[in-house]
This record gives sequence, structure tokens and C-alpha cells, in this order.
Amino acid sequence: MSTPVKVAVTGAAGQIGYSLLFRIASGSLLGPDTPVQLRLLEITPALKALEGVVMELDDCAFPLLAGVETGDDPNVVFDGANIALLVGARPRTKGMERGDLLEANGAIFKPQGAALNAHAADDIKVLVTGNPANTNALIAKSNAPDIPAERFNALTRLDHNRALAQLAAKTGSTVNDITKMTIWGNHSATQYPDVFHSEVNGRNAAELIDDQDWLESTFIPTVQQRGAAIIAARGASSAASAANATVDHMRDWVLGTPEGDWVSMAVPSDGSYGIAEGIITSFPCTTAGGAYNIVQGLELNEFSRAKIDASVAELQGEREAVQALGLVE
Ligand SMILES: NC(=O)C1=CN([C@@H]2O[C@H](COP(=O)(O)OP(=O)(O)OC[C@H]3O[C@@H](n4cnc5c(N)ncnc54)[C@H](O)[C@@H]3O)[C@@H](O)[C@H]2O)C=CC1
Ligand SMILES: O=C([O-])CC(=O)C(=O)O
Repeated sequence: MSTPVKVAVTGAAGQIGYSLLFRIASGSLLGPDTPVQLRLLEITPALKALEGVVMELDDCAFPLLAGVETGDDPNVVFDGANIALLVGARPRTKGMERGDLLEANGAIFKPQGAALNAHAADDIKVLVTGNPANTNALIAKSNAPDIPAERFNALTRLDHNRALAQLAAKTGSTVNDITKMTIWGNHSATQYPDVFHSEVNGRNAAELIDDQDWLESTFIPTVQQRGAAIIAARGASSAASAANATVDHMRDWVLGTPEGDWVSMAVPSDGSYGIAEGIITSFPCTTAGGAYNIVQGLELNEFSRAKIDASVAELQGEREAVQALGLVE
């Protein structure tokens, strides 16, 4: 067996953690031949609950699980990490303004970025799931100057998967029949799920549906509001599907995307599609050899352009807010 890959997970005693850790340890993240060591970060009051989760991990007797370390100090937990899944974040509570939320998360992602910078392995890949995911990733990236910027991603794969499920239901197909789905922008209600380049069994999805009204009044709002719909139904935010998407994103980044398809990943913009450089926004991406490329050359109609611009404007506003707080340059 090869050397275990060190996978750090923050917020490990939370809802998403309770699903995510077991998926990682069972081999869903890196495949059946790669042992993993879990390095789990929690805040001090949650360490006791985390102990219970670790007992359950032990009790699964996962053949690929080569050890579990836990702690409340990112400088220790991130030591030697090859992969960091930053899930733990400060949720918005009653009376909290957006600025308060960004500030509270800055207090988490600034030191975590610095700790990754100082202690992670050279090949570290970082994926932020904790909300507001794109801007939290920006904060972590800005505080890790020695790690290449492109190693900081945020999660929009859950939105991508939600869009696949909605399109499959509409077209009477399965998710296996659909390729080239794209989420653009922020993991927020302004995100733009774009089917104009998607294919259902090789046929252009927008042409097949031929129903702009369904796109505008059903598909796009359903995907944008799915998180809220789950909270309304379950009384808690999505957890198993968020863990699944976190696994999907990192697995594809490490192991590659299939020929002829792409996935949605929020990555630092390199200026592609005229999107301001540096902000972490969702693009169509292919991956190979542990690296990703933003798919180039897609034609954007006026409708798509306006939707993308609106979400990017929201991200620029978030960047300005965290700049004003001194959390990023
Ligand atoms: N990007 C996406 O698609 C999605 C993102 N989310 C977000 O993921 C985050 C986690 O969700 P849940 O697991 O349901 O929340 P949760 O509240 O059940 O768990 C979060 C955990 O993070 C821990 N935590 C807080 N500060 C920490 C720190 N500084 N270091 C380490 N751990 C820390 C808490 O103690 C808690 O155990 C939330 O921000 C949620 O909004 C949820 C669903 C989808
Ligand atoms: O909406 C929320 O709070 C959780 C989330 O990010 C999602 O389910 O997409």
C-alpha cells in the first residue's frame, strides 16, 4: 500500500462532517488503493463530540483508514496535510448582518490560511465548503502567500449536482445522460446554472427543452433556492448532499474528469470570460493530473452574460467588504 494521504477536515464534528468523514475513510475520495490519514479540526467545546465520531470511525474498521488525529489548533492539525476540506464556518444567526458574518468567518479563515501556509504539504489542495464559501476561500488564499493561488477552491459542485438532477427530471433522462452542466458565479442565490452548453444524450439541452420560461421561472430559481428549500423541509441545512459534493469536487480535482465532460468548480479567476481576476467564482473546469483548466471559448448569449455579471458583481462586493475589514489585500 502507498503512503497515506493526509486529509484535514475542519468542522469535523458538525453535520456535514458526520457524513463526509465516513465517505473519505471508506475510499470514496481517493479510490480503493489509497490509504488516508484523517486530521480533524474542531473548536475546543466540540472536541468531546468529535471523540464520539472518532469512536464510530474506529468501529467501522475501514481498511483504508491509516489513523485519525484530532485537535483545536490548525497549526498542529494541518501539519503535512495534502488535502484540506474547510467545512467548519460560522453560520448566520439572528440579527447578524452580512458584514458581521464575513467578519466572524474572517476570524476563522484568516488563521486557517496562515496555518496552511506554514504547515501543509507542498502539494496541498484546499476546498472550502463552509459558507460564504467563495469569500471564505478568498480569505484563506490571501493569508497563504506561499501556496499557489489556484490551490484554493470553493464548492459549487452541490449546485452542479442539483442542476443535473433537475434537468434529468425535466427531460425524462438520468444524470448519466447529461454532460457539460455549468454553474457560474457565487454559491449563493445569485449563482447561474447554465444549460445552454449542456447536452442530454448528445443533444443540446436548451434546444431539447425549448422552454425559456421553464428555465427562467422554474429551473434557475429551483437550483438557486435549493439550500433554502432543504432548510425549510428538514429544519437543518443540507448535509449528506453537501458532503457528497465535497467528495465529488476533490476526487475529480485529484483523479480527473472524464473525456468530453466538465464539472463546476469555484476557482480564482484568471480573467477568463472577462471575470475580474482573483475572485473565487464558479467556472466550467476539466481536470487531469491533479490540475484543473477553465474551459475556454464558450459562447455566452445575452441572457447568460447578464446572469454571470450579476453573480460576479455580488462576489466583487464581498471582496470589497473583506478588504475593508483588512482580511484580504
Ligand atoms: N458550499 C456548499 O454547497 C454548502 C455549504 N454549507 C456550509 O457548510 C458549513 C458547515 O455546515 P454544517 O456541517 O451543516 O454545520 P454545523 O454547524 O453542523 O457544523 C459546523 C462545525 O464547524 C465547527 N467549527 C466552527 N468554527 C470552527 C473553527 N474555527 N475550526 C474548526 N471547526 C469549527 C463547529 O464547531 C461545528 O461543529 C456551513 O457554513 C454551511 O452553511 C452547507 C451546505 C452546502
Ligand atoms: O443554504 C444553506 O445554508 C446551505 C447551503 O449552502 C446549501 O444547501 O446550498
